[in-house]
Amino acid sequence: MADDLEKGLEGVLVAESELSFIDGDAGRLIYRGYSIEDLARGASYEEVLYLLWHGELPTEDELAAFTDALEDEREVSENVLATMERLADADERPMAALRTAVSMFSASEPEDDADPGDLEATLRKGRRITAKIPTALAAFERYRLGEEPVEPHPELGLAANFLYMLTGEEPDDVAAETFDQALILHADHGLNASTFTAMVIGSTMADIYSAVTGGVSALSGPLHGGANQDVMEVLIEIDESDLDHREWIEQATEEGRRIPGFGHRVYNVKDPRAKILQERSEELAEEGEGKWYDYTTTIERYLTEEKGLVEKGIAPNVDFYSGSVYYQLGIPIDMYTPIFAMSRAGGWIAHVLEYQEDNRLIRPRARYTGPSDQELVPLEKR
Ligand SMILES: CC(=O)SCCNC(=O)CCNC(=O)[C@H](O)C(C)(C)COP(=O)(O)OP(=O)(O)OC[C@H]1O[C@@H](n2cnc3c(N)ncnc32)[C@H](O)[C@@H]1OP(=O)(O)O
Ligand SMILES: O=C([O-])CC(=O)C(=O)O
Repeated sequence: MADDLEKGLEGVLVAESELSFIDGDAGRLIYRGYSIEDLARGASYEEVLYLLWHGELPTEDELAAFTDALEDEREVSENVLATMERLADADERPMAALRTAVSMFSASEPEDDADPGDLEATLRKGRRITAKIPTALAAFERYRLGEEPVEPHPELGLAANFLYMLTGEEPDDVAAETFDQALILHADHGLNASTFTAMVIGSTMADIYSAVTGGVSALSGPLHGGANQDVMEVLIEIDESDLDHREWIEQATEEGRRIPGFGHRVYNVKDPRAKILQERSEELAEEGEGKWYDYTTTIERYLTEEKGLVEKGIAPNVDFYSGSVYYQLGIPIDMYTPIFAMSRAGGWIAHVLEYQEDNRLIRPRARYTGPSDQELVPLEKR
């Protein structure tokens, strides 16, 4: 048994997967062989979900049936709505509300009795979770605003329907397409921390609700999905600062601040998803406020070209440009990480299913560094 310690499991191979591949030196990402650029420009989030879950892109008929099945599962129970309302009243964070909602969805699961090894049933459960997440999240936001939830729109796809349920207004084409693209870009990414969390839970043959709840929990941290919210908070800090954005980043670097949205365990160059989101951010800036795009590009240029971070393998990751895209779409800042989860649920479910097809309990070990041969002193004598 090898005794090498790989802190953070860096580079440790633990599974085989056909789902996504990352070339961290070339800045390339594929889902089942399709480049992320082609998928973002030529497919919808529903097509990508189908690809991840069923192994190939759907035909028109398959997509229509799949979309209908997702639409049929959008409603959430009265209990979930009541809980969203109570959590909104209690000023809970949306990511925590989502964690609670996913866990609660199982209470109305019609196939609750299915055998854990029945992967077809797991896939249907996963579809229900994916369809319901936007509804629960949007309801939470409506309650926070003191408004009633908006019923799902039967004519709109998952991305546009989420924006509709959030605001009560049908999004324009630019907003709907940009948001759909953002969902595609976030759907899967190898064995990132939240996917691995979901897989570990799935490897015990626990149900998919538990696995997705665990995925949401792992994604929430600032080293992972939580960074997209942190990036926008940094941009707002710059905006409110007396310094101009160039001076701000110089000072932040001198103070040794770690800038969110930079650095990645796998990429040594700019994340290909960040490039696509940067393009979207630039387009939105041309129509609206240009300053957010200016701030991000100034930070990127300063850190990469002047501070040479790229030479150290530290470049913008997916979270660096998503924040300013969502901000320009009018989405509340603390919804950014839940939106990431809304998309990544598709990847978590795909990985759990793939792993369970040839399941083996995930159980690594730690090198014990504690004392040995301790003598137990009775409580009253300690
Ligand atoms: C969707 C996602 O999860 S993408 C990642 C989202 N998270 C962020 O953007 C948060 C900011 N980034 C980070 O904290 C890290 O880059 C992580 C957590 C993403 C990757 O972490 P790891 O692979 O463990 O790298 P680690 O934290 O050990 O950093 C390696 C080196 O890069 C430096 N580094 C990493 N990220 C940054 C950053 N954002 N700014 C400045 N320096 C950085 C570290 O200081 C360290 O330098 P050193 O070797 O001189 O000490
Ligand atoms: O792959 C990772 O470690 C983090 C990431 O970019 C993602 O999950 O999308």
